[in-house]
Amino acid sequence: MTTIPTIDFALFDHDPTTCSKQIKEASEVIGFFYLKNHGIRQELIDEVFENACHTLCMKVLQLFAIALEIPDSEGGKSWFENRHRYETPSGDILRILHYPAMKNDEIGKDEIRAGSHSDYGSLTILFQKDVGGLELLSNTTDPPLWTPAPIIPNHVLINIGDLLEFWSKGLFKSTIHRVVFRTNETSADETSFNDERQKASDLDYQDRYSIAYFCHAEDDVKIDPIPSKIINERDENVSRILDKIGHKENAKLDVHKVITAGEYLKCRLDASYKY
Ligand SMILES: O=C(O)CCC(=O)C(=O)O
Ligand SMILES: [Fe+2]
Repeated sequence: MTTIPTIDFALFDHDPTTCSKQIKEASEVIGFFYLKNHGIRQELIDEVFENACHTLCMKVLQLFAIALEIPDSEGGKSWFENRHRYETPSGDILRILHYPAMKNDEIGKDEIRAGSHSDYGSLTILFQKDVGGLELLSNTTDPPLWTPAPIIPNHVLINIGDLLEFWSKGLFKSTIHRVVFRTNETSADETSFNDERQKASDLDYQDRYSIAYFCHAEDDVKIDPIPSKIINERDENVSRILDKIGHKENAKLDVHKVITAGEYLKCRLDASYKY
């Protein structure tokens, strides 16, 4: 039986020539290798597996359940949490994003880093590093205005996704957002992307890194009404929301049928990627 080689990465500092030979050989023979003494702290790895992002989302969802006054007989503050269990299959995904640096003269006038969209799931947690550029289309003004969401040290940004907007009959807003080119001037009081772009006219745009955790309901959860008087009393026409999530292009998203979170996500992904 083939054994997968283990390479002592401490050699990287002490004897890089031997280390490079070992890595070359492993890569030529089997293409897999273990590294020991790799320098990534075990506590950090443990934290990733504990999934602090999911835990934070569950706390936020608890607060939503409290705010919506879901009766204890229906699950009370655990109502959403019970539908977003970590061990159960769902569309949850952790994505690390890198937007490469660009020279000013390589960028077209209206070019942006990530096109406008809303997120599909229940909640998104976003971590941004050093270089800003996220903007959301504020629905508190008429007409809606692109509003920067600058990096604030020691803060994470949370946004509502389309599923939660739909589920809450439009009470919670899944706001359209995009990522534009901007410099790393990310103070909280910046207001205008155009001013920013003007100021940056002779600067290049640096790499932007962000990490997004998309929290979705479990695949088998039925998106039936939330047991909340506050939601049930709303007379919001859900067809506005269904329009937004493109159900017209996707006949499978039937307004009158209770679908599961998994079916909903599949429809969205099919509509986006057309595979
Ligand atoms: O990189 C960002 O800041 C935003 C990414 C985003 O909105 C997304 O991936 O859905
Ligand atoms: Fe997004």
